[in-house]
Amino acid sequence: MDNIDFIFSAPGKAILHGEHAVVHGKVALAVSLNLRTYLRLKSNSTGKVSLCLPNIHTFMSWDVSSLLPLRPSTAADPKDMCELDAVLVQRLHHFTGFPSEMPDTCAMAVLAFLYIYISVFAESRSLPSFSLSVWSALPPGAGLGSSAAYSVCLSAAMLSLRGSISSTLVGTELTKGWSKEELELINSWAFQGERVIHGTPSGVDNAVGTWGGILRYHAGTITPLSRVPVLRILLTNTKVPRSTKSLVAGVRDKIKKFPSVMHPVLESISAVSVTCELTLEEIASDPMPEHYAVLEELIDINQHHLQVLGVGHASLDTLCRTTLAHGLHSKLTGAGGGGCGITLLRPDADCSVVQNVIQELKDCGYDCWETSIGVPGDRSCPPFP
Ligand SMILES: Nc1ncnc2c1ncn2[C@@H]1O[C@H](COP(=O)(O)OP(=O)(O)O)[C@@H](O)[C@H]1O
Ligand SMILES: C[C@@](O)(CCOP(=O)(O)O)CC(=O)O
Ligand SMILES: [Mg+2]
Repeated sequence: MDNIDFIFSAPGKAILHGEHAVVHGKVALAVSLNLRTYLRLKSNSTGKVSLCLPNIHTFMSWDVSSLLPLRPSTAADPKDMCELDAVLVQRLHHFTGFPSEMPDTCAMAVLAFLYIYISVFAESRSLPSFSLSVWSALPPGAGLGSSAAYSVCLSAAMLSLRGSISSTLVGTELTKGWSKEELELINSWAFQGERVIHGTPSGVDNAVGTWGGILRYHAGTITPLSRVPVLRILLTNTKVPRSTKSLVAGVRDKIKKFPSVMHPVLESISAVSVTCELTLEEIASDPMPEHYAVLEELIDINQHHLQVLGVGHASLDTLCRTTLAHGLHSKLTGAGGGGCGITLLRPDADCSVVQNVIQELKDCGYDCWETSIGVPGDRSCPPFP
């Protein structure tokens, strides 16, 4: 194989509305963040594949010859990937020794990599050897879509190495310039990576990681929103660890237990997403203070719904209470149970109020920073840690 050395990157995301409900076919609105995950792949002829994941302190290496027997006999058609290849997942658990029950951070990341690598090369005569490093500005496991950004990078790298998507540039970021078909292919393999990590993802996170921007996601249909205003938000990481996989499973159990109680809640969350989208369109054409009051009320309504679904947390209650004391409205973002929340700032929000809120949240032990959504992301590459 030619001497290949490339870097890919993919953004994290914030879900404005619709988390969890989107897993059950409802509408979600999500936006990419200017926090990204970066992947560097260098081909070699050592006969080994090495995986370097400094953010989660994971460094592993395998002989390519030991991975060859794990390959499925037929390659999956990425356009028809309704489910994970259960036999391959089983083989990977057996090969790595990671338990099938509640895999940890390292296990999920390694299994997602091996799954995509082995599947994408299922029909080639040999497996390529290379060293692959992934690093990120996103906190892992905090609701900002780090698993999806990781899966998108893996997918793009493996498809590019396989020659299934174009890779005309070397040593630089390739996210611009791919065709719609190539992006769909990247997205579909990233979705498989998300399945390994999440169990039953909706697909919204990998869609944002692949296409970026702000989009509506509804039952697999991705609609980019073209007329949106720039919104100022605070992102707060409560630093309470949680796993998307178990939170999504908990919501599923609750729906199963109380279907007639929970379905209307999911429906209402969907209506919140739709109403928010309409309000954003109105702000983009003729912004009025009343529009921001609507956005704030929708945030409060959705936060209560998410608590009913069982994905609230005392740390998120503290976030909402602290910001509300300053007239600012917050909700969790992503899977909840801790992790991150978003707080809407009106365009004319007083600088000193914002600084005071940030300080109070930091005093709670949280990380907190202001960002803008609806603007093109920063694509610069931070140094490898
Ligand atoms: N930079 C990274 N390096 C390696 N694995 C990562 C990285 N970022 C995320 N992951 C994988 O994604 C998992 C977190 O996914 P998840 O629970 O969905 O949280 P979120 O997507 O909200 O950050 C981690 O446990 C890890 O397996
Ligand atoms: C809860 C959910 O709606 C979003 C999960 O996002 P994150 O992994 O917490 O960043 C799950 C999904 O859409 O697959
Ligand atoms: Mg995730």
